[in-house]
Amino acid sequence: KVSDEEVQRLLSRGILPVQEIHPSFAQFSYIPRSLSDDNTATAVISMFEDMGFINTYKIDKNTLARFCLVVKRGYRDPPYHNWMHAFSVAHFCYLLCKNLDMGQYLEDIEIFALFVSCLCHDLDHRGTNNSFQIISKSVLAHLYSSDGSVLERHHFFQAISILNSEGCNIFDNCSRKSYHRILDLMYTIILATDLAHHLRILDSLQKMATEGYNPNKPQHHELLLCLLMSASDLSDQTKDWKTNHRVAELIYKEFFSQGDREKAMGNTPSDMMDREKAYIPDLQIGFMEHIVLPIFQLLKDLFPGSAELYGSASSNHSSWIHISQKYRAQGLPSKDSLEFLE
Ligand SMILES: Cc1nc2ccc(C(=O)NCC(C)C)cc2n2c(-c3cc(OC(C)(C)C)ccc3Cl)nnc12
Ligand SMILES: [Mg+2]
Ligand SMILES: [Zn+2]
Repeated sequence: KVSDEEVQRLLSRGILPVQEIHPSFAQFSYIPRSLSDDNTATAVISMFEDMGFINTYKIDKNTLARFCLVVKRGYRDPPYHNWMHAFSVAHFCYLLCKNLDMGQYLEDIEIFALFVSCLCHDLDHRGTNNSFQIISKSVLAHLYSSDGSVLERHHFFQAISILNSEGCNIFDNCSRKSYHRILDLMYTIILATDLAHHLRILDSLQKMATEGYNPNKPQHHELLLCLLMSASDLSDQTKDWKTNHRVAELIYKEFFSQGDREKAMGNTPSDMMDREKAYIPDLQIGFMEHIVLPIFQLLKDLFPGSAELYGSASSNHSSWIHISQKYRAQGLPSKDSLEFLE
């Protein structure tokens, strides 16, 4: 899949300091999606180096380069759930580690597992969600539907199969104990990217934020890792309006394609997946109010230094409200205005 030449080419320039990738690469305002695709593998290696993981876990450079290229190739090319999404999620995890004193909350091995999980968390995504796997009776549903979180289980097992392939196991020089700890953490973290899981732990997250984080509680470590993973998965929401708006277009392009396929199968898609029924501004307002803002509020409660992230998400929320009103004021086609009366 990935040739030795590609691996050598990736390593030929040596490991670039992050500032050479972009002067503000380590700032929350930096947009990872602005990096060109052929510089992303280099940037991943620079992040591994900058976080000290190459030294701490004795990662062989050739193995790391091959792992990064194989993971990158492990993503398909749907509008949203592609490599650029995974790269931007991993970059946000890097920002959290660089800008918030994560070491006071988590062990280094947990942060390492979180970063690797971000890179792998949507591996081989098909651009359709869990319920589509079930109704379409996909191979993945056949494999995993009895346990739920069908896609997230698949993403995890894809990561394992990459680690088990020739010259890709970046954990090769870890002790057996660390190796098992990292894989357990990756399982927990990747399964946490199922929105249903996030909604199940929301009360526990609120409780932890209210009573205050206790680094002596293993449960608090696990809850925090899930929160940081979800926040990273939603990091586009904390960037500038242009990014936020463009990402919404990508997500709904993916959702509407699924809706089209559901209609073709004789099923009725949810409104959010139905290009005839969806009113994107209101869907985004609802998603931000119910999912995004609470997550970045929790992050702000636990890490006061992350307040600007809530601020950005909140201003994007306001922009969607402004857009929604503007379109309404211009008079929507009849069906939407009826919706307006609801
Ligand atoms: C811009 C944006 N709009 C979205 C609109 C709707 C939904 C959706 O699934 N609604 C289903 C109903 C039942 C609530 C997700 C959206 N979404 C996500 C996302 C978040 C996820 O879950 C975590 C990461 C745990 C929060 C998991 C998967 C995805 Cl695609 N990422 N960006 C977006
Ligand atoms: Mg996912
Ligand atoms: Zn994702």
